[in-house]
Amino acid sequence: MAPNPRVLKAFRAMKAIGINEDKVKPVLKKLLKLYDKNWELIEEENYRVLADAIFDDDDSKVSEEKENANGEEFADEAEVHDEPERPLKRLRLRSQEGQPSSSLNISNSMGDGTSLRKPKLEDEEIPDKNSLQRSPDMMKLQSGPVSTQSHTRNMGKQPASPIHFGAQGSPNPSMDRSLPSDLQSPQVWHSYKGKEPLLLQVAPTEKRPIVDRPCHAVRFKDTESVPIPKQKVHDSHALIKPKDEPYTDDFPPDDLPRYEVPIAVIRPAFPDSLSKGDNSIRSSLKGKRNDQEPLASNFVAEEDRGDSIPASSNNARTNSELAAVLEESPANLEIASSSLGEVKISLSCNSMLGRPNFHMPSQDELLKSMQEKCLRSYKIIDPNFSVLKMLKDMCECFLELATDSSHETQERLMNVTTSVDALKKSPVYSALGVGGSNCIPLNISNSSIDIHCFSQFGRPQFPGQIQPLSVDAHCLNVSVESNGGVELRGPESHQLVVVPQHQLTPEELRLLYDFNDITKGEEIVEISWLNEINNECPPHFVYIPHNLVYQNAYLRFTLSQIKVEDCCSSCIGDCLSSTTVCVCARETGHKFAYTSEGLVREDFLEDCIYMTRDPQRQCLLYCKVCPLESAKNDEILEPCKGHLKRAYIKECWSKCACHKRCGNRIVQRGIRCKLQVFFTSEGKGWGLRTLEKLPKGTFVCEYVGEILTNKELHERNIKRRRGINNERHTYPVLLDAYWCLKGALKEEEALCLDPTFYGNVARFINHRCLDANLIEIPVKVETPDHHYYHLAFFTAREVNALEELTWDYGIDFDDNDNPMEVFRCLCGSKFCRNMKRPNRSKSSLR
Ligand SMILES: C[S@@+](CC[C@H](N)C(=O)[O-])C[C@H]1O[C@@H](n2cnc3c(N)ncnc32)[C@H](O)[C@@H]1O
Repeated sequence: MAPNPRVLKAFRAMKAIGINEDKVKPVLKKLLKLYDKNWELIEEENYRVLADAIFDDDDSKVSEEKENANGEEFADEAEVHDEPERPLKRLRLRSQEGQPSSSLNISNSMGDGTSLRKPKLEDEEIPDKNSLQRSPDMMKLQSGPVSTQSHTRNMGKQPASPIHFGAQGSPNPSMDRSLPSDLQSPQVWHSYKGKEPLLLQVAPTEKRPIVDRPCHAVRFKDTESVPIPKQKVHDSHALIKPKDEPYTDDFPPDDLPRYEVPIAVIRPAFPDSLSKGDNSIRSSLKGKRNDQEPLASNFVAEEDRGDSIPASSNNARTNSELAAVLEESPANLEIASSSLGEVKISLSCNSMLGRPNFHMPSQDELLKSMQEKCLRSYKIIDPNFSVLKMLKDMCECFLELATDSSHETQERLMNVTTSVDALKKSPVYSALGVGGSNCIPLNISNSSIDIHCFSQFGRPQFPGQIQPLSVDAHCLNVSVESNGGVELRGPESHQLVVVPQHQLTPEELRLLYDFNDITKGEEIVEISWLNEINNECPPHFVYIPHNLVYQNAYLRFTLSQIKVEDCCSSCIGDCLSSTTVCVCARETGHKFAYTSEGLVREDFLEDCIYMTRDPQRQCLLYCKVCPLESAKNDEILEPCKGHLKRAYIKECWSKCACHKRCGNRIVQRGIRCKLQVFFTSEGKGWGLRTLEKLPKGTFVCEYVGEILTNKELHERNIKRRRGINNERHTYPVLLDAYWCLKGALKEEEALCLDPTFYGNVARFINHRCLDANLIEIPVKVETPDHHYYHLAFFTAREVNALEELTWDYGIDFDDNDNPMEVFRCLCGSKFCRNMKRPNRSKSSLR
């Protein structure tokens, strides 16, 4: 008899995914019997049911073997394996197969001595070696569009849970389709238990990498047997513990994962079919849950409050919960907890897939490396920082959110509808930039705004009763109390920023938003700000990474002006490694000012330091008509008081033929060190510090501001004096290194820099008399013109991490005619020029 073409087709389909006929045959037979020869069910979605059943068969055999090996005590259960197993159990196991090497599973018992009780395991769910060795094709088979389909219906709504469920995808419209129509009644559901078609699709044409799926290779087990909310069956990510599988108290052998499958899964919503249309299924499923329904379900129900079954909040926290933050590839984050306080964080990262050199690092290795990374890259400055603690904090935070605040959360949620509109009308809304889809303001009344995200692993600390409510992967944690007080935490969770207890202005809010990077992305590095002293925010200014002309200043940057002898037009690559010294080093004694490590050469640096600090070696040059004096507009023109002659650096630039990364281009490449703007404790206001150790001669930053003529600055200063006098001023600098050379300067050629309104981080560098750790060196980049140059700060000595960076403003504290505001110096230096004159008139000091 000719073979049934449907059978042949089934064989072919299975062969295409690496399953041979021998395996297919018996399973197909069973299925045909079970489905009463309803081929359509078997053929649906490219024989997915068949493929699943084959996997099940494999699993059962392995379990059977194991059980047989375990002796007779499991004999009764062995019969169970004759039945095709529940697809969901398979799914769970497969998730493990695909991901063991690429997922980090960390329980709350993270070796910190305060370990939580170990969850117990189901022996029969421990993944076996065979199941971990499926063919790549089989693994791909499991990688249908599951992760992109699930549970994201609520994206348009605010999630009720503090965890962001699902970062992408759409509602699963195939949900109904994925169930045979007769399976959609609760009764039939049970008769078909184990046959619920998975949402995974056997689609050889769409072989997404297996890690597209979130990892569920986690098992939580409570001491009690906890039934699983059946509605989760419909979620492609759902991992459901079969209700009749008993727990044991056995711990897994050391070489096996401690957790295998969560006993419950929180999902943000039912699929459409369940949440809206088909309440019968939902009700019946709900009915299958016992009173110990996990809180997870409550979240679900709360979100769908309007149109579906109300949640039962009783007993809400008696069971385990799993919240999954299923982010876009490449990483999926899952967080689970049990009523016993066990919390599990699981991060699946697919970026290592396909790397031939992949190996499993040890946990110690991983934590150490991560710790170093945090300290180095994330500017975490707490020496006691530990990754374990960070993760533990995250677990605690999760528990807190999921327990204490849940009711409050729901209540707040109810207020959102009315208050969001109010917020949208407020300038604060736009100032915060929360209008985008990422940030969800959740409670706005009496100037109270909660914005929260879980992008950081720190434990957010919120003042008063404020609890974080919504999730956004990109926003900062900003929590504004109804009294206007704000606490704000970023990725460095220990970095508490205390902000004013008054109604925040849009500027302040904007600053809060930028606390992680005061440069707003203008620099290559991020520069955070931190106030651990009081409620003050940094002053408002516009961050600019390069000087900008205000109005009348005259800068000549023409290419024709740069003569051949002023640039190295015949150099190649890195001038520093060339055997001949190029013309750009001419002005520094035919030696480059920089070393190959990018530091200022020691002898050159020393010269600069001495020229600035040592009065004996200082060389003052005097103008015939001093622009500084002229700008004073006094009746009688005072003679020039002298300008310091300084050494300067000439960097290679665009007209040079060398490489952009030539070692003689340091300042023009911008800030590279890890800096932080912080509020000083000595009363100097804001200051700048380094977060890392800086060797002597390191370029820190340039003094950037508006380029003004001297006259313009003078006019500004007059206005400033008329204004509020008790505010801290920035300290404009004169670009006067070469004034002497040409005698009288034209007004537009005498330049200075004012960083008050437009500037960079250098505007926060405080003054220190004489022994400051920074030295300013004029650096010529674009122009050989002597009137304009960059004022660059280099370390005058090795500077330790967290040390404040200071420079000597060169203030003469006795000069009452000083065009700049004089302040009472609090530099603390033993050489303080202000300290030596305690009798100085108070009126001249601020
Ligand atoms: C360039 S700004 C530095 C940043 C400033 N601390 C702030 O909070 O914005 C200069 C101002 O800082 C303050 N300042 C700088 N160095 C100081 C010192 N050694 N003692 C006291 N105040 C100082 C003075 O108010 C000065 O006008």
